[in-house]
Amino acid sequence: MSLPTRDKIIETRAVTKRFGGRKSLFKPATSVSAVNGVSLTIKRGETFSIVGESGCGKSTLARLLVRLLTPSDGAVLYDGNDISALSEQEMRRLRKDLQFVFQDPFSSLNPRMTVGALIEEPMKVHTALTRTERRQKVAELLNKVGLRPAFANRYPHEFSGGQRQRIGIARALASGPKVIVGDEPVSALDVSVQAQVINLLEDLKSEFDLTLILIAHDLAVIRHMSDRVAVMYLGEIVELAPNDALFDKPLHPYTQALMRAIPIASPHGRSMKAALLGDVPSPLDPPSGCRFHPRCPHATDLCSREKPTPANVAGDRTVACHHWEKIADDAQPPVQEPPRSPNAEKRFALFRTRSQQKEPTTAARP
Ligand SMILES: Nc1ncnc2c1ncn2[C@@H]1O[C@H](COP(=O)(O)OP(=O)(O)OP(=O)(O)O)[C@@H](O)[C@H]1O
Repeated sequence: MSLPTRDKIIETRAVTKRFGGRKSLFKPATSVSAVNGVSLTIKRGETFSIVGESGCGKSTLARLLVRLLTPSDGAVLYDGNDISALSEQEMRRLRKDLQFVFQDPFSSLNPRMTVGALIEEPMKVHTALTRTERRQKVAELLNKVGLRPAFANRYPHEFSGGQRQRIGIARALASGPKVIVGDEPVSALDVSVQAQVINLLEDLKSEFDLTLILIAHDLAVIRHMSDRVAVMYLGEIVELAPNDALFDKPLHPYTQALMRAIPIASPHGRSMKAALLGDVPSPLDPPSGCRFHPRCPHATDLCSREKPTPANVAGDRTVACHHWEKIADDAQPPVQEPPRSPNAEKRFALFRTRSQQKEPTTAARP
């Protein structure tokens, strides 16, 4: 996709991240390509989501996009400048623009710091605000995320999960970012609280002109929030499309299977398994050709031999499959709606209709 530079906020060029690789006396050198040659563009002001089964590289890609990880190969451009090779010191200037909201609001906040100090910290690093101005801003931000300014004097353990996630969001906003990455920002929260945090993120996105990069395993959340969606499989993007197009007519066989995905309960409350035989192969030894071919119902010899190059389907849509045209024309009914668990149904009904409601401010204490 060729966009004027001003419309692109982040761009990756064949970005790859390998982990491991150290040889020891007892084992040969092994390395995992968690992200393998991904090229994409994120548009200023959009909500860009990344989906895929556990271990497919979503978090690694998201971390590469905001330079929490350094690529092994390829480049990441922010505002047209290559940030992949910048030193930590050079990155410090840009860090205020690129913020991250973590999945687990219970472990991502330092329990020894007050909420006020937690939110003030990025301002100390990234702004020239005076102490009084910083305190004032903390109060404003708490207000923006639906918490009482008086909470600044309390500690994280005094708050519920949803409230802690609001504190994490206020902290991410404190440096005045342009991009916020939410890595499963609601999956550790109670179902009844998820919609409130999602609606909050959406409201803040438009108020602060943010670009949002979202990782979520819940397709209902993805469908509700995203402008465009990238579908990942074993470190590669197999389909990238505008939200409606993807959900109305998934073209890649993996996307189709994902739409029939089964949510899996895990200690982290996140995960899903595509409606396919077998598990995702080990990234230590990925299949030849198309990485999806061993699980693909449409695979041919060609698929095991040759890696498909992403084809530009229509406008803003790419799909990396040798047979996508045939598959698209197949008589199979398109998957119109992602299946939703009863909980997801309940939560979906809460989106927007409750956006003005705030979580009870009673924290964890009576
Ligand atoms: N620091 C690391 N060291 C070694 N391997 C890693 C590291 N981080 C990720 N990996 C491996 O890279 C692959 C992709 O991991 P990643 O966490 O990006 O996937 P994911 O799609 O976000 O998974 P999940 O949804 O379970 O979080 C996995 O095989 C994982 O084991």
